Amino acid sequence: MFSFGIRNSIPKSAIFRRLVACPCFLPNRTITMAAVSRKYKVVNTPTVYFGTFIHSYCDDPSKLDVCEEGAIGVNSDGVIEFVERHAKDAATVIEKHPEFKTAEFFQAKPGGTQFFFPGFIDTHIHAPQYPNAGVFGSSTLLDWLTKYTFPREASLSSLSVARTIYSRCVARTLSHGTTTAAYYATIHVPATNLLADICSAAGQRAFVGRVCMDHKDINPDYYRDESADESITNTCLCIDHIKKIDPNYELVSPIITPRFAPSCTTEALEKLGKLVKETGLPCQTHISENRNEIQLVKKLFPEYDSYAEVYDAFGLLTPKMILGHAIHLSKKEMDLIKSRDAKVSHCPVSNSALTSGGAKVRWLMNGGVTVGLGTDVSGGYSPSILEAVRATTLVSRHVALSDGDECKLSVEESLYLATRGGAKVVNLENKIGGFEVGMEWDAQLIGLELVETTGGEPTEEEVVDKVVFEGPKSAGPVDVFGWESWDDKVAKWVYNGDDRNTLAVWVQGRKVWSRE
Ligand SMILES: O=c1[nH]c(=O)c2nc[nH]c2[nH]1
Ligand SMILES: [Zn+2]
Repeated sequence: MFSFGIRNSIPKSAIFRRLVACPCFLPNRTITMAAVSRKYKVVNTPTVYFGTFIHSYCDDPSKLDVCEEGAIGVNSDGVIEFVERHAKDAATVIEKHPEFKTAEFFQAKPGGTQFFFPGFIDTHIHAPQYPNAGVFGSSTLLDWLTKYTFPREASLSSLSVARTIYSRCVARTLSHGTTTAAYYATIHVPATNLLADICSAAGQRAFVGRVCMDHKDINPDYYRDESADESITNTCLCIDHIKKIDPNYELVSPIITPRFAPSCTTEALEKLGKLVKETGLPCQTHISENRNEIQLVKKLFPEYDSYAEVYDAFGLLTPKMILGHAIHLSKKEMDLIKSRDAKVSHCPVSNSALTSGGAKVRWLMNGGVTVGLGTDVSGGYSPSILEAVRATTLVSRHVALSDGDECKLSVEESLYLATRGGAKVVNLENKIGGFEVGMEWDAQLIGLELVETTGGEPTEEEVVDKVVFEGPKSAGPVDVFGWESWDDKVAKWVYNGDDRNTLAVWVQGRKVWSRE
């Protein structure tokens, strides 16, 4: 059994915190946001984490690296300073790393049902659409935009509406273990700046994009940029704001955001391409999500052979471009995307909900394209990347029904996309997505069995009738019986788990969410 023998061996100066599975499960789950305002740099108490650590190998998506009885030391900058794979004894660990003598200790509950996992990276999410999550009826992309999405986004012209929506969205995604999110905001400068402020205060790593959409024939009169110049000027105002609150973009970064090709004039696309070049900032947009959308692009941009070529023509296909969806790409488009090292955000929940199609993720990966996962709230009905992981495996099986068994993605591969893959998509693979020395502590503590209840002694009646009902063993959504390997337990988490299993979340070493 798992034991560090910690009690007798911890140096007296160390502060020891032990996390016991939290009993606050349904229905009174509360969301608390760290109420600390950020001042460019957070200084954390150095901490040593003890327990089981599971992450994807950086170069092999097919397997998980499981480290039982490990210890990870995180310094005051939130950077991992050491990883000990066999840490039976805390005193020995501290002896080896004396700079952690005064560190806090944090031990996952022994017993094989808790583990640390890298924080999830949501590479495509529309924060202003969060109130609509689950509300899409039978619509498809273009009518969904008109009926549900543009009216909701327009409502964020009110800063108080924006405050409610963005606070809830950030708190909710954190509670699902999302430590990094690439957010689309709206056209509104004050509300977009507020989203950046909220991410900064809550401690969520974020890319915040003010949405550009100036095409008069495509966007509604009540919700669009007046001109290409307005798209650029207002984008720059948001960049300036984020530069003020986080000058080195250590936690929150601007991201240039043309909504999608049809929503922008050629003048806006040209100017946005120039802005990408001048600033070196990341960029995000949608591509090839829906067949009618692709027809619209053909009609609006007849001089280009494909959707991908439209973006390329304006200098937008760069290594810092995140392309949402990429469902119906031709081989030529995929090769172009690969040659520009642009990235793809796979959004399986949204692609299913809006009947957009099944993206051929194996084909993209085999073609050398970097892929991460996105919730695409609210085309996607769930703010959970765990749900996106689950949907990735299921959608890949639907693709396999027509294209062959090799299209199936495993639990391990899908978790890779949610962490290491996402990190590559946002060009932070040296900082986040795994547990290695030099990377930042963006992590979540997962607990599978929550409050254990035995069901108590059988009543006399039960004994007489020989019907003994043992009450639920776990208060959470996952039951562990004891025979499972770590791979089995992780698979159970992916297929049965939810945010009740997310016990604590850290970004850059700072605890930003807890069910305690
Ligand atoms: O899934 C999507 N969500 C959107 O908000 C959007 N806008 C353009 N294309 C889009 N696709
Ligand atoms: Zn989207």
